[in-house]
Amino acid sequence: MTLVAGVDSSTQSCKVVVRDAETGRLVREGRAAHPDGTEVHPSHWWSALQSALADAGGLSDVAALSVAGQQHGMVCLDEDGEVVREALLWNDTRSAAAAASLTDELGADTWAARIGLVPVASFTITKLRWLAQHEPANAKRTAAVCLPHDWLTWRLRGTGSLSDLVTDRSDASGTGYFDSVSNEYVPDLLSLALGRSDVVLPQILGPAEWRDGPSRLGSDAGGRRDETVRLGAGAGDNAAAMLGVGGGTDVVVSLGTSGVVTATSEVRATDASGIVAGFADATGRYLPLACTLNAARVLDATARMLGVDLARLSDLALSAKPGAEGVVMVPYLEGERTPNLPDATGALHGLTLTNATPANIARAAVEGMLCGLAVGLDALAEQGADVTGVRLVGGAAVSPAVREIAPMVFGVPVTVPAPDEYVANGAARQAAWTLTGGATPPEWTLADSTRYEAEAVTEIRARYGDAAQRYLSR
Ligand SMILES: Nc1ncnc2c1ncn2[C@@H]1O[C@H](COP(=O)(O)OP(=O)(O)O)[C@@H](O)[C@H]1O
Ligand SMILES: O=C(CO)[C@@H](O)[C@H](O)COP(=O)(O)O
Repeated sequence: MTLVAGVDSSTQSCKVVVRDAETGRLVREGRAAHPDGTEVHPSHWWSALQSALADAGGLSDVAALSVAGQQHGMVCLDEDGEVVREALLWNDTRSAAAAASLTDELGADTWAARIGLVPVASFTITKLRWLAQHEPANAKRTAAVCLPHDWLTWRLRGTGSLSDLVTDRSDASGTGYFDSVSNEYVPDLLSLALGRSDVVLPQILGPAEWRDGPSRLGSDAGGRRDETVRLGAGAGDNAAAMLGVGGGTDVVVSLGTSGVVTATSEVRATDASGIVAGFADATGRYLPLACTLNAARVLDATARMLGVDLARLSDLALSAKPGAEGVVMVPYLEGERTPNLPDATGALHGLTLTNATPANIARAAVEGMLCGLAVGLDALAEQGADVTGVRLVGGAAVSPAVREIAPMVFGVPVTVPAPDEYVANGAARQAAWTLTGGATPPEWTLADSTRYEAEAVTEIRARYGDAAQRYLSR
């Protein structure tokens, strides 16, 4: 049996799966936590990867590996390959003013037409503008810029040479200085942000391309003792999730740290409102995507606030009536990106002496988080996606309350594949693809799904829209 590994270096943790390359059957897995915060030294991701790999039984019998990771994080390296400063993550909003000025300088229409994105604080390009303005010495020292998954792949390669940095089209498409139609970087946009474009950027590899990775020296599992592990191009976590869940024509909603609504498309989205980002996928197509900053951790925070665990939070939410008797949570606890309100905070609306109960607050948290995503579903539909059903993945998709309330808020049936590490699975499937080559990834058997159906409760979204509008009108 040939084994492949997939890594998900996400915001909160690093997960590794080792699977049978031919069938996709899970053989081993491991995980390790990442530190909190929106500014993280990449060395923490490296240590977590080492722990997660060890937890998953190591790589000595693994033929190929791909790394998927949280998108957009700015990793700056100097000419010796040293990290210049802590990486600014996708959910770090300090570059909001830089995003606004970059948007004004070219106009939202031009950004959307040229690269399919309108700058928001999440995107790497805005972080580079922030660096140039606020830390000019660090900007000057920067000789290469890459993303979290690129950096981990490069560390696994172990050459230390900046020219060995590689990435893939899906993650490059979230930088703000890559055109996923021509598949080329756009130096003038990089220069607009950083003041120069003479930095090394990772080479874009095709979906099944690979480079030599770490040595399998010491392996006693067959093969030559000097063989290396093949390293695939990797991918942004959302593109990898689509590959892992076998998205097909469904819209996928992921409830991790971020809330993501996405679909596969043959054309790049060009949404000048900025709600839908025109990313690329991990197979050569496109991945229109709407992303909120507030998903699973809204439930974490509400559970803390109510002094209960996540299982009890779910029970409480399901014990309340749809609409939570008028209690509405606008869940902008980390600021928000969709809509673009980086300085917003969360709010509870509609409290009265009778409805102020833990059950209604728990329900309002679940409904509010899902309503934030429903806005993304509408926007994806406007971009041409066929929203007739949703596939739900990510950490919070295991919550019974989330599963049962989602169809009431989204207004379409919701299918939940068996809980699994779909980002890491997608990375593993890409790794298997490096072994088979060809135009499409190997077909893997997908896990069974459970389907949830319910009448849409339109008043939930109506009340939420009214409460959220209070921010927009400020
Ligand atoms: N039973 C549950 N109910 C609700 N949320 C859950 C549950 N189990 C895990 N989560 C949440 O899922 C989140 C992690 O999901 P994950 O998709 O791994 O995130 P990320 O990829 O952003 O690191 C955590 O915030 C965690 O609290
Ligand atoms: O910024 C985005 C997508 O544009 C996020 O989806 C990040 O890619 C982080 O993902 P998670 O850690 O929440 O899975």
